[in-house]
Amino acid sequence: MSENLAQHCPTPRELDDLELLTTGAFAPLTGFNEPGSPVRLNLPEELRHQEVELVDPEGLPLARVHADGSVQALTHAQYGPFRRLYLTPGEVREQHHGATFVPLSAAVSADQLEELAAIEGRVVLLALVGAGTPESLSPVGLIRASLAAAELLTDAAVVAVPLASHRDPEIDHLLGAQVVGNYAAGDAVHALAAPGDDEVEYPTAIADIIDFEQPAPDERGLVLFFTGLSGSGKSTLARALQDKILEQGKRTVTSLDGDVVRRNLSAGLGFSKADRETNIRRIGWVAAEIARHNGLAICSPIAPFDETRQQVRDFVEDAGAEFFLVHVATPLEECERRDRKGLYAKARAGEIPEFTGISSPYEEPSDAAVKVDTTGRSIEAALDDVLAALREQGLLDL
Ligand SMILES: Nc1ncnc2c1ncn2[C@@H]1O[C@H](COP(=O)(O)OS(=O)(=O)O)[C@@H](OP(=O)(O)O)[C@H]1O
Ligand SMILES: Nc1ncnc2c1ncn2[C@@H]1O[C@H](COP(=O)(O)OP(=O)(O)O)[C@@H](O)[C@H]1O
Repeated sequence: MSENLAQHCPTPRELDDLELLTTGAFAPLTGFNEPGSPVRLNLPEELRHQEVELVDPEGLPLARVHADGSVQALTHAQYGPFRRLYLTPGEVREQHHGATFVPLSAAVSADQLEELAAIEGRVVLLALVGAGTPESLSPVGLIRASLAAAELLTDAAVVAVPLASHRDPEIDHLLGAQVVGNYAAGDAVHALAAPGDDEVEYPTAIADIIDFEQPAPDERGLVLFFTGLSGSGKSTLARALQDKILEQGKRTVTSLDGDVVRRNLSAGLGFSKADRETNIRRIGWVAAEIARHNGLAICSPIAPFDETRQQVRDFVEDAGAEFFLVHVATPLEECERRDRKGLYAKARAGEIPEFTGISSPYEEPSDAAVKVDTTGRSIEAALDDVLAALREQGLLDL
């Protein structure tokens, strides 16, 4: 870092946009936050009015961004898988001048492969792999499916293009056309015919990749997240659920219990709002990585803040997995009556500051898949509510 500029790591979507800005793929757009442009950089308030160095998730400085949003590249992007396939429009012109350019946001079907085979000369498959763009496949899955399609053609190459979705179909279409046009630079662009309503057939090699990417619902990555007050029954229910899953023997389980995590992964953190948020984000990050590999994680921290729970949901869903939130809604009076660890008495006596429910807030979730009040109920009865919801959603049949 030079001149002690403040550093900031943008979101995956912003990093994708940065790459397209600095390679000229967004031309004539060259900077963030131009009037009316959807290509935006959301800096923290304290960094908004100064020059900032943008770094990738490994801390590599990529660019400087000025207060007006203009961007000065420092180096090319190097983060993430299949980097060798990410060519700039300039590199594409050097290597593939005269080819026909075909944008892909989904796997190539058997019909589409025939369409591609009928194109004369070289075909460049532009795999649009930016955040939120690939349809029904992960970015890696789309690249693999595109490589498999290229293998089945006589003269085809794959170029990965980090075109992110801006969550508006019209805007995405316009930006996509702009980017693809910049890659083709006057050469032919061919848009594949959309598959019809009938069941789509895929070449075997591509079908295998789709199957690998899309396990059956009960084999997909899953994060079961229990939230509630201390003593509400999170750990008890999480343990009972874990036993059920292990008894059935179809899946392994990673348990991320609040107290247990605080003894290792989050050792040293306290109970301020900032520390609790860090704790929950750590749990969410680990759980999402487990789920990315189709694993199952059960988390049972208090997780009192809605915004942090939403972040965990985003981590998990961005990893292509399912997030299932259980609100263990046992009221404070009952938790305090149980006072298993004697903590409520201490909190009331002022010996524990910032105690959830007493002197620190608990924000009730409005997005729970199931809400369970354990008051006056057996553990089995409470667990049954969770099992029924899991079964209904086709996630687990225990
Ligand atoms: N100030 C304060 N507030 C709440 N809880 C406290 C506090 N100090 C210690 N404990 C004990 O720590 C457990 C909660 O840790 P978590 O990691 O689940 O909390 S949080 O999600 O980060 O808010 C919680 O365990 P559970 O009873 O299993 O929920 C308590 O035993
Ligand atoms: N239906 C129920 N479900 C879960 N826990 C219950 C239930 N009924 C009573 N309990 C008791 O409530 C306490 C909950 O403690 P725990 O599971 O450690 O809560 P938390 O992890 O939310 O702090 C345990 O002593 C448990 O035996």
